[in-house]
Amino acid sequence: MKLGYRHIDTAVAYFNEQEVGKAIKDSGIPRDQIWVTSKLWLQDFAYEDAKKAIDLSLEKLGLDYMDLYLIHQPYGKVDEAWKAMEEAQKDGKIRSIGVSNMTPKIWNKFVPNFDVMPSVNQMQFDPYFQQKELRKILAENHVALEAWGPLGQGDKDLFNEPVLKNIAEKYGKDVGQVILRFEHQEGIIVFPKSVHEARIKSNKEIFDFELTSDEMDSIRALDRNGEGRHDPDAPGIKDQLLNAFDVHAE
Ligand SMILES: NC(=O)C1=CN([C@@H]2O[C@H](COP(=O)(O)OP(=O)(O)OC[C@H]3O[C@@H](n4cnc5c(N)ncnc54)[C@H](OP(=O)(O)O)[C@@H]3O)[C@@H](O)[C@H]2O)C=CC1
Ligand SMILES: O=C(O)C(=O)[C@@H](O)[C@H](O)C(=O)CO
Repeated sequence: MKLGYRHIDTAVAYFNEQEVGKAIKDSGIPRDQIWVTSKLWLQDFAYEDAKKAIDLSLEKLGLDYMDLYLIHQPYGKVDEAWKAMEEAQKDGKIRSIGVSNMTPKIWNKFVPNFDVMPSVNQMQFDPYFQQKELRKILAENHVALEAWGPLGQGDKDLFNEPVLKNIAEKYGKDVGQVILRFEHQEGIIVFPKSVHEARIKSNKEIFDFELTSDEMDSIRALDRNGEGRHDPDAPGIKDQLLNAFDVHAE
């Protein structure tokens, strides 16, 4: 936060809400200048469980409200979880409610039943996975796309991509900055992750150059339509995720 970041993306399944809350408090930055997102995990989607989980997230974060709260993985009792989130929003516990990992197929299964339209869908997105079909649906519904994995989670092929390297050289930038600038110009919300101070710093230095429309088109042409990326429609995915993250084991 001392390097200027104000957008925090956490989740029950990251097991770090308490530490995030402490960092926010210790930073001394006014609450209204920080954006805090957390996410409800699969085990807590039943209506009463979801209500308790929202209160527990607030308690762990040490906050009166969260800016954004998401259905982390869209399987099972999504409708019940959403109802609890709509109510928490009415009660002022959450400013905006949204979803994550909703492909067009999953979106069409659940969202038509919601009373409140999600404000965002947080999806994997990078130059190799540009979510073209999903983005049409989101645009029609005025829903923002947040990118998880905006740097392709460090994908080496992506960082060695000649198109990106040539653009980076032209502007005296690195490939990470070109990717993030591309996403920003596409209107996508990004929050890249790094544990290295130099990268944390460079990843936010993207506001002093602008890609031309030809450069934007050349990056758009890199799309591989999900190849090698996480597939939320894959059979058995719910059980895999439940096995990977047991949020009640703490
Ligand atoms: N809703 C969901 O299901 C999901 C949400 N998320 C959220 O999205 C956030 C970002 O996504 P994440 O999965 O971390 O992926 P990112 O695309 O942000 O990539 C992070 C990886 O890229 C490396 N990296 C960062 N900056 C650079 C750079 N400038 N040059 C080269 N490599 C770099 C990092 O390594 P190093 O740290 O060593 O620098 C790390 O290995 C997460 O922190 C999480 O909050 C993530 C996954 C799923
Ligand atoms: O990191 C996250 O937020 C997740 O939800 C992960 O489970 C992620 O979706 C994943 O591991 C996909 O392979």
